[in-house]
Amino acid sequence: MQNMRSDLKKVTIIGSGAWGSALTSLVKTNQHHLQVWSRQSPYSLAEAVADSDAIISAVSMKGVRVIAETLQTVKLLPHAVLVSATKGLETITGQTPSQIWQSLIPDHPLVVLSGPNLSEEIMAGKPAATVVASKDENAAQLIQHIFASRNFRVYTNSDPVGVELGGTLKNVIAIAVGACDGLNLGTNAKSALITRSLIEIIRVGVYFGAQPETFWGLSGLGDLLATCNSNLSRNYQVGYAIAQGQSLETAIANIHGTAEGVNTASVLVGICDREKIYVPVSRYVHRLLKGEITLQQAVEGLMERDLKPEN
Ligand SMILES: NC(=O)C1=CN([C@@H]2O[C@H](COP(=O)(O)OP(=O)(O)OC[C@H]3O[C@@H](n4cnc5c(N)ncnc54)[C@H](O)[C@@H]3O)[C@@H](O)[C@H]2O)C=CC1
Ligand SMILES: O=C(CO)COP(=O)(O)O
Repeated sequence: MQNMRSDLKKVTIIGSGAWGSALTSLVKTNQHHLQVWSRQSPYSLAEAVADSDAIISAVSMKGVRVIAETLQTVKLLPHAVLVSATKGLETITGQTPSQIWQSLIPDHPLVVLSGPNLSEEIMAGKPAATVVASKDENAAQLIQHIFASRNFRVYTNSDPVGVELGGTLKNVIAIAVGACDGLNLGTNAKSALITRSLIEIIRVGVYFGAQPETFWGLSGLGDLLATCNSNLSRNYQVGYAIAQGQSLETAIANIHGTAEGVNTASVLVGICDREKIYVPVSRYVHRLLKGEITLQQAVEGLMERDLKPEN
């Protein structure tokens, strides 16, 4: 992948957890001028983003609004592009990270970065692909070139909400699939669970205004497959641990980093109750996590629903 020296940009990455660190290593590969900011940094966020061409937020969902509100008060370069790499839904508002960024900082182009990107594999230099989505094509192309390298193939897309929701909603499904594997229910069950879950992800996506076809791509089906097939996924690990008899609290305490699917399940079910969107798998995950039902009851409940056409 050619990366002309005149294209070198000043990039700031906010967040130095698992994903922020992996994104940092990708930006370093291309030798851009890089600044990383986390709450432990000895300098302010304002200093970290001064003169930045691209500001990439890789904080967990609970940090998104506070970071966006801080950046709202900071002077950014007029052309600075904001990139959201978070996969979650806000508890109170039900908003996606990009909706929060857009509402608080509307004057800057916004790009969503999402795809099948398990951070440990990226840190190990293994090949991967991702999607950068924006309503602003130039902004998406800028971010594409900042990240693209021999081991990281980056596609542009014009459906940011669809790309973002693929990454967000699959976290809930990964908990279900982790539990399915933890119970050793077999490949038929797992395939049915993943496939039917994609249909429910699309139903939610359409409500948010996403294009259904986006969910067949890397950020939808791609990320669903990656997360549901890897014990590197923290969400999968939570489901697997519950199937092994651990409490949710113990499962969360034992994983490294954030399993966004736990909170996403609760926010999602709230939205789907209000909007009457049928999401049986996510709903059973939510009830399981709340302790309302056992895993065995969740399996039975999913299998014993009324018979219906596939589509
Ligand atoms: N780890 C992975 O493989 C991937 C993770 N993601 C997404 O990226 C996001 C972050 O995930 P990880 O880095 O894995 O989690 P993590 O738990 O390792 O790191 C979270 C980061 O967010 C920061 N943070 C949280 N609240 C904050 C606040 N109020 N102010 C400032 N910083 C705050 C933490 O300090 C930490 O740096 C999640 O939404 C996750 O779904 C997306 C793709 C891959
Ligand atoms: O989003 C991810 C891979 O694309 C990471 O998944 P987990 O958050 O479940 O580890």
